Amino acid sequence: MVKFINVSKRYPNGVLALTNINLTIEKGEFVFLVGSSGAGKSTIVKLLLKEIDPTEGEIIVGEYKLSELPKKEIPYYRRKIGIVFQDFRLLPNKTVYENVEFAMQITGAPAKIIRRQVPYVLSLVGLAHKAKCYPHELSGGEQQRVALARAIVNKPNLLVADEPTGNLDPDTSWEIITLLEDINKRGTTVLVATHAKEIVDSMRKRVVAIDCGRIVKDQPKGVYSYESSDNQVLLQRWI
Ligand SMILES: Nc1ncnc2c1ncn2[C@@H]1O[C@H](COP(=O)(O)OP(=O)(O)OP(=O)(O)O)[C@@H](O)[C@H]1O
Repeated sequence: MVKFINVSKRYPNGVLALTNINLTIEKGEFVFLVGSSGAGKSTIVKLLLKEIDPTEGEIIVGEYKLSELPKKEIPYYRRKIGIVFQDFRLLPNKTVYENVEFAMQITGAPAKIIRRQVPYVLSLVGLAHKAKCYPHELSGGEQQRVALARAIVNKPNLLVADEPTGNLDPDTSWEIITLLEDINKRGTTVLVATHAKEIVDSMRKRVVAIDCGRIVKDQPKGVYSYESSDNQVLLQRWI
């Protein structure tokens, strides 16, 4: 589904954000991308969306080899990826329904399909009753659920979430992560860049850790950091 092959990224100001990243994410996987601030997580997300290009290496997403993707096809490519950000990025002058509807309209979906699909995804995220509200009338968690509905309405094969719980309290964060897990169980590949240590540690999904632009850990049922797994071992010995 996603392949980074020997990918390095140096920004124009000389900062080397990623060094020789090799990463394969199979169809249907749920992957946490963790690392401290400045480690390179957002750079990976931007590369995936082809907002920026690697300095070296190749990125393959589904049938797309990103280095060979013509500029005019980039918007079509991006529409095939669901994306969720920390700050929700909803259109403030459109209702919940219209925000999700708009994401379908720009793909040219027929009105009949839109009328069926928008209520369906709003019910999946538990927001059917808020369809007529505007973003400012919603809580942060509700806004993020609208963003999730919008991200999945076009049935993407890949959903990328960059710090999706960064602006949310712990309970609401859990609601969003549980929804991401549900979406994954329905077949969508999910990549979540996050600092949310407690969530990562209890989900026991694949964890790819990045530090100073390099992959330093890739565990199938991982935890946020080496320290916490060491601590768990120590704790078990202690008990
Ligand atoms: N547009 C840019 N120009 C120059 N340097 C950049 C740019 N964007 C990011 N960087 C640098 O690249 C490195 C990786 O940044 P990145 O945003 O990918 O980190 P991150 O892991 O997403 O951090 P955070 O968790 O704080 O969002 C950092 O050293 C950062 O300062």
